[in-house]
Amino acid sequence: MTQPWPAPTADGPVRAVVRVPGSKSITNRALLLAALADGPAVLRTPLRSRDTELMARALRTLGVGVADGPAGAWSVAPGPLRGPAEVDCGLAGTVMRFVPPAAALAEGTMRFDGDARARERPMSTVLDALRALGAEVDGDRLPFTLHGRGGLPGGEVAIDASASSQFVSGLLLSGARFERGLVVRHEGGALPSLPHIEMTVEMLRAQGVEVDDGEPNTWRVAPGPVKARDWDIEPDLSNATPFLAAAAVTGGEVTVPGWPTTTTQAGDAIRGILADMGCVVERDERGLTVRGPERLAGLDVDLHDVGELTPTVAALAALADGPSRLRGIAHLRGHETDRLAALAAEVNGLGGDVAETADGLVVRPRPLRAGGWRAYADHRMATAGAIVGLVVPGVEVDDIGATSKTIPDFPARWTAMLGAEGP
Ligand SMILES: O=C(O)C1=C[C@@H](OP(=O)(O)O)[C@@H](O)[C@H](O)C1
Ligand SMILES: C=C(OP(=O)(O)O)C(=O)O
Repeated sequence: MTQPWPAPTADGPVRAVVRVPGSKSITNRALLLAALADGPAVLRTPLRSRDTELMARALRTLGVGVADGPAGAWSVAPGPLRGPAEVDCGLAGTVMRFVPPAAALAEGTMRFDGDARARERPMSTVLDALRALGAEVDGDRLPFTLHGRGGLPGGEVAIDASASSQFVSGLLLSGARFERGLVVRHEGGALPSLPHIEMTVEMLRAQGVEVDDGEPNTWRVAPGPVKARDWDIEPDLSNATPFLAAAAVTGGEVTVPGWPTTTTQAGDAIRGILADMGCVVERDERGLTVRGPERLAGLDVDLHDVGELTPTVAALAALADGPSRLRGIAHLRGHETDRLAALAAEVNGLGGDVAETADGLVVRPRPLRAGGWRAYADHRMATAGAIVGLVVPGVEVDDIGATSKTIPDFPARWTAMLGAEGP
């Protein structure tokens, strides 16, 4: 049982420069692509957290060399993938959806499992697709077993990826290594998190893979080698958002160095969201700087493309001056926890007024009081509690350790921000 974490309250406007570690989404794609590539590669400034260590471990169990290099770098030595293997996916969507298509290239029996909640996360779309592409898989969700035959015919498959963009990304990442390549068609409701699919396509192209995404909802990956290359991993922009939110809710100023000028990271959308809420947002050679307003405005926003920002945006909305509506995020019910239910329950538990809708949240700010904030093993629920605790004294997050999924040492980084001298 972990001790509840008393969220520190800011005693004035937060002024700090906060460096954030590498992007989870880029790190886990780079690891997987390095494992499938035609030569060794180095990943510099990768994220080292539970989700990425799980990816590294999964690849090692499949016979890939993933070794520590200087300053947290990873050196990856690919080789033929091989079973048998036991793969622990933890609670990482990127591990449970990206590794099985690669594992289908290996020979042997591979058993996949994960945390209790991971067994509830949507998975059957990927496994059905693999079966349609020629793989033998027992099961429809974690735990499941893949009987690898040392290769996969590949070809064309239609899937409904409205529950997660990771279904598409996972197939695309390995598609060039299937004998006939891969054509994926999405047929179903609107596809969430499109920037994440663009990230997949861009990274594949950067490794010499031919991807045609010219037709809406269709991706064609030509069969061929994945060319080895090194990566410098960008900072994780979604993980930067709680720190930027600290400036927004206290009328302070926070700078995150190294903010890329062009990126496929969904987290970049925080710039527009914070500006709409009344913050001054500037990107220059120092990085991204956010200055909080005296009063934060509510907003009406479609977060379909950037669902992983929802916990931060909901926390901001609960502390704003007027009501907000967050839309387009029904798929968040299948994330680390049902994030719509969790956000409503936790803000309301402090005296707030958050209502769930079919595809989002309506947030009517009310004065909040001290109380417990449950994390539900969800890193972003935990950081949302930290944001609220900055201005509401007496908020206690039950499991701040959940942040280790994607942010190592979050409590220390948060207190360092509060103790830091201004930019
Ligand atoms: O491909 C990725 O790296 C991710 C895709 C998104 O998943 P969904 O499409 O399931 O929301 C995002 O929310 C998740 O944090 C990371
Ligand atoms: C949805 C998320 O994670 P995962 O990669 O486990 O799906 C997230 O980080 O917000």
